[in-house]
Amino acid sequence: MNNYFRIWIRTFAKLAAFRPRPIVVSGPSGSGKSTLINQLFKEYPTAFAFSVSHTTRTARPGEQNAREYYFVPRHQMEKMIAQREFLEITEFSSNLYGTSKNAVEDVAKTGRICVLDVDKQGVKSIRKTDLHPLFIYISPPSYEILEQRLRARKTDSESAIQKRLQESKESMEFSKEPGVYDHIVLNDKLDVAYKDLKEILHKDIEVVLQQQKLHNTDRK
Ligand SMILES: Nc1ncnc2c1ncn2[C@@H]1O[C@H](COP(=O)(O)OP(=O)(O)OP(=O)(O)O)[C@@H](O)[C@H]1O
Repeated sequence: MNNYFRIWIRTFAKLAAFRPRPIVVSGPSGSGKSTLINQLFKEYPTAFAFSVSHTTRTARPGEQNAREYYFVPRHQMEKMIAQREFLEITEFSSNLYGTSKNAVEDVAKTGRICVLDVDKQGVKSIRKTDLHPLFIYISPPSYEILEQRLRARKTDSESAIQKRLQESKESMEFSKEPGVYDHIVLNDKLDVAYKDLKEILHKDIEVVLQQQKLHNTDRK
């Protein structure tokens, strides 16, 4: 084997083994998680990706298996749960939803940072796994402003807003527990919050973009 070929194999092996650290973004409903994540995706279209979750609910028109979700029957999902294949699971409207370890690994294999948008229970579950992501909490400036934002969003019924507000209190209390989150981003002014979030992820983004550049150069 000549030297050039050996170096090429070593570089390829390094790139193939590169797995960016996933990030968990959590916070009360209406705190601005989607808004901030969407900005990240827009500014760095190749750096981030969502994993595809599993669900027992039936696909809606236009939804495709393995794109929006892996649509699986309940008995299959229960078997996967028993085999500890999920990082976190949740039940909503009598349907199970879960993030599988494989789905997150699939994103990491592509060299992108997997973004997990989960609630307090999800954070608790993921903390018990060996995933070791970066845990980021998006905090609203106050309960009152959170309520205003939820109302202004006009996506929820009054009862849904009340439920979200109730859960937000628990979420905010939980965020104060030591060692739960690595970073707390205060989402008061959106541009400031986004700058803070980017600062936290700066090194991770840089490494991912650098690896992608290397990979692309390597393929040329
Ligand atoms: N800094 C901000 N200032 C004013 N409005 C904001 C700010 N951040 C987000 N919003 C608005 O607040 C509303 C809630 O934000 P968003 O939908 O991103 O929250 P979320 O945390 O993703 O909620 P959910 O968990 O319910 O999906 C949206 O209408 C959004 O445009």
